[in-house]
Amino acid sequence: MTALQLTNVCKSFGPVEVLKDINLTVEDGEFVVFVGPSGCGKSTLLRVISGLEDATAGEISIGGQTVTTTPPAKRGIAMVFQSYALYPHLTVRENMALALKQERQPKEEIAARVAEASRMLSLEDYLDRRPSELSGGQRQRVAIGRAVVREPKLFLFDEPLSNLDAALRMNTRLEIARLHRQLSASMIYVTHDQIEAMTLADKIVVLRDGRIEQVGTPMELYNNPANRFVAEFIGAPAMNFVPAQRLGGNPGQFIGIRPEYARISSDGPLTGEVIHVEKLGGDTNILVDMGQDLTFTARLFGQHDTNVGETLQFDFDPANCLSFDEAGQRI
Ligand SMILES: Nc1ncnc2c1ncn2[C@@H]1O[C@H](COP(=O)(O)OP(=O)(O)OP(=O)(O)O)[C@@H](O)[C@H]1O
Repeated sequence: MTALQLTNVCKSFGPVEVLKDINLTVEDGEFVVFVGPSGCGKSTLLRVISGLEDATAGEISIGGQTVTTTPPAKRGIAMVFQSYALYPHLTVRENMALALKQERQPKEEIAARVAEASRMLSLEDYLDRRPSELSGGQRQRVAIGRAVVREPKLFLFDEPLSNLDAALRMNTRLEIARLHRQLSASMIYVTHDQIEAMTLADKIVVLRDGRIEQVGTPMELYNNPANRFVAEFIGAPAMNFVPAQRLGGNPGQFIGIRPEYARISSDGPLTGEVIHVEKLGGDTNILVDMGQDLTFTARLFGQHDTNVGETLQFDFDPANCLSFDEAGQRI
């Protein structure tokens, strides 16, 4: 069964079209991540799926049932927000149990589900605390627990980790991945974070200006982007786009070279002056001004004693490069 089917979904706010003809299938158990630049419609799409916003046109079905006009509480979804949205006056246990109480589930069933979710999320020691007595990471685990106890057909996550610091983000990311494996649940996840998208997703949906640009596994998008927009958006540091003419190719076309495929070479075809060096310990990013508005980024493995102002030459393996036409489409 498909977990979610969107057919020709559109959403406008007044005269402004924010989602334009969205068609998407999420299979049962799939982890799907929405990415795209700020304002492209990721959160709006999630809110339309949840029912917090009505679609202006099109059809939404969840678990095989049409829910286009069904209120959020009856869609079989559970949503986790960036802001946690916990009730401050309730304990962790009460926060997690609330939705089940409102559904009038039997007490034993509620206790069992809260116990199971708190075990999965290592929250057993905090059940009697209030949210103000928890760290940000613990609060977000409670928010996730509150979704888990409802046993939804579909989990929706709206940038759930963006309020956490780097170490907690990583821990909580691993926990979400583990939860997904344990529950085999269908999940949709909105993020700005490349690493979250690449590591969590079975399938990434790249949105741009209210439309889907490309859908694929992380490696499909990385290795085989349909166009320059996706090639530039997926991967950090971003792909370099070198005018093909500089490399003996056709005017107007571009050669896409990922920073990690560049190599320092004394007879390489690309040359320029180092304008910035980022020493990351395991890797070194070198930014090179190659003239005519081209700043080229090379990502070299290990540590390099390169200095700003040095002139460097770079080579690359043509087999690892992509070509794009003037309109940005792959050739
Ligand atoms: N309630 C609303 N009324 C009018 N316009 C809205 C409303 N909600 C969102 N928008 C507009 O819709 C567009 C998409 O917003 P949305 O929040 O979905 O983008 P996003 O991709 O999630 O952005 P971000 O990554 O910055 O969170 C934006 O231009 C936004 O200004």
